[in-house]
Amino acid sequence: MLKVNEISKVFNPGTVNEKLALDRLSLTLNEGDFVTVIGGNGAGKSTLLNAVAGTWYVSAGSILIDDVDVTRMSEHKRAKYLGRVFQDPMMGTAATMGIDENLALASRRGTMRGLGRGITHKEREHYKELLETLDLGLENRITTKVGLLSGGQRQAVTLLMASLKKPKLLLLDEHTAALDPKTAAKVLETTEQIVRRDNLTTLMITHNMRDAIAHGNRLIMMDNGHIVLDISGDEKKKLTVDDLMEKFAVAAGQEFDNDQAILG
Ligand SMILES: Nc1ncnc2c1ncn2[C@@H]1O[C@H](COP(=O)(O)OP(=O)(O)OP(=O)(O)O)[C@@H](O)[C@H]1O
Repeated sequence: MLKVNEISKVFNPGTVNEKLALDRLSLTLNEGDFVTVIGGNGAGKSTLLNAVAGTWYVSAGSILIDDVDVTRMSEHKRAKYLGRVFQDPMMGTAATMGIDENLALASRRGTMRGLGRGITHKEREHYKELLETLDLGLENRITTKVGLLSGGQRQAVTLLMASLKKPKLLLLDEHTAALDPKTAAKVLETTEQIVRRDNLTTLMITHNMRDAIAHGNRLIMMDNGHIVLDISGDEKKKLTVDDLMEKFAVAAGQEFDNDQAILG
């Protein structure tokens, strides 16, 4: 599904600020893999997601999505394969538009059809059904402007939008980090539900080790532009935070230094 072959990313090459953020990193995801990504500050987690999304081109290596080489494909063109949710609840939705209009825009992505001719009754019914699965009561408020929703409600709507067209790959970049713990847990539950329902291949960055362990079928841990741990199957199911720190120390040759991730 996703094949990342020996990609490197150098920021500010040839300057004093030169930074090798990804160092010949390879990663293959199978269809339906739900991978949690964890690592210290500056490990390269967001850079990996940005490389896959095409925010800029990688300095070396190649990226294939479903056997299509997207290495030199623009971010705009690549978007048709991807669903994305960022940390900031303000980013994924249009605040001045209704929930229904936001969902309609997402469902018309990649087509010539705009909102000009309105939203059909059938579409509205479909959106209501989708919103019902969130269990937030939003199905009764579908014309409410998204700007009036809470951060958690907005992230839940963004998740629906990102998954509406069943993307080849869902990229979640700490999408619950800005939410209070209770709301974060609810949005994670919704994530799990959507990913499972549509068998979406997913990369989810989290700063929280417990969440990284509790969700998905596979966990990767990054350090210094490398993947230092890749744990799946029964080994992942049995994993504890202590195991993870111990394995990280062995693999990276240093203690994991991020209290927020350990205690969160
Ligand atoms: N656009 C950029 N320009 C210059 N340097 C960058 C850029 N983006 C990332 N970096 C650098 O690349 C390294 C990896 O950053 P990245 O954001 O991928 O880390 P991360 O693992 O997501 O960390 P965090 O948990 O702190 O978000 C860092 O040293 C960062 O400063």
